[in-house]
Amino acid sequence: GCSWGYGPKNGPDHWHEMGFPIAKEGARQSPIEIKSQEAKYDCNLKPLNLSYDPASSKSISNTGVSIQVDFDDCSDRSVLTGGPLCGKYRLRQFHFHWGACDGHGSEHVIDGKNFAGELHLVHWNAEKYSCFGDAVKAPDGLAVIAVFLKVCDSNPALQKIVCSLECLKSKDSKSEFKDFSPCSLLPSCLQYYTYLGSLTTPPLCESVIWLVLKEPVTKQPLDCYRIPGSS
Ligand SMILES: CN[C@H]1CN(c2cccc(OC)c2)S(=O)(=O)c2sc(S(N)(=O)=O)cc21
Ligand SMILES: [Zn+2]
Repeated sequence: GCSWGYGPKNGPDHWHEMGFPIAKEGARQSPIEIKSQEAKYDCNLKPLNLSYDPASSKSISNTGVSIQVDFDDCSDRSVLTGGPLCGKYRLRQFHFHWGACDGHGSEHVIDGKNFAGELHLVHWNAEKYSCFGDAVKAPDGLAVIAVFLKVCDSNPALQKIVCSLECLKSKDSKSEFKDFSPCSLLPSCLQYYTYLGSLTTPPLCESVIWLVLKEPVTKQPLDCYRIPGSS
C-alpha cells in the first residue's frame, strides 16, 4: 500500500518517492553517524534538566511502526529545559526503534557502532508555539532525547512496557498506561551530543534539536515483538 514502513518496498530508501522528497533534498536529515573525534566541546551548553510528572503519562499504543507512550502535554507537567534549549519543551511522547536481531536497531550510530535499539523522548517548544502542529514545522520546534539501548537480561523499568505489549499485538491498539516515570528509562549520566536535525520518520520535518545521550541503557530483548505492518 501507500503507507511507509521499514520493508524492502516502503522503507527509508523509498520515502522520497512516497510523498517525502525532503528525504533526498533536505538540509538537516536525521539520523546521522556521530564521530566522537569530530564533536566539539561547547562551553555554552548547559546540563539537561528533566522535570517529568509520572501522573502525566496517559496511554501506550502500537502505532504500526513503533511502540509509543503518550503524555498529557496540555500544560507544563513534564518539561525539558537546559542543554542548548531556549525555554521549556513539553514531553509529548516517547517511543522505540529496534531491530530484528540484537546487532542492530538504533537509528543514530556512534563511531560506527550500532546499538540494539534507541528510545526517543519527544518534546515541543510550548513557550514559543501554541500547538504541537506549529512546533513540528519550526526549526526549533522539537527537542528529542535519544537513548541507546543495549540487550541485557532484565530492566525493571522496561518490564512494565514489555508486559503491556501482550495486548498491543495489532496496529493502532492502545491501552491505558498510568504513573510511568520516563526518568526510569534513562542512564545515570546525561552527557549528550547535540545537533540540528529532523524527524527520523515521515514527515521528516527539519524541526528537531537532537540530544543524543552518550551512555546507553540496558534493555531486555524486544525483538520478540515485531511490529505488525512495519515491513
Ligand atoms: C511517525 N513518527 C513521527 C510522528 N510525529 C508526528 C505526528 C503528527 C504530525 C507530525 O508532523 C506533522 C509528526 S512526531 O512528531 O511525534 C515524531 S518524533 C519522531 S523521531 N523518530 O524523529 O523521534 C518521529 C515522529
Ligand atoms: Zn524515533
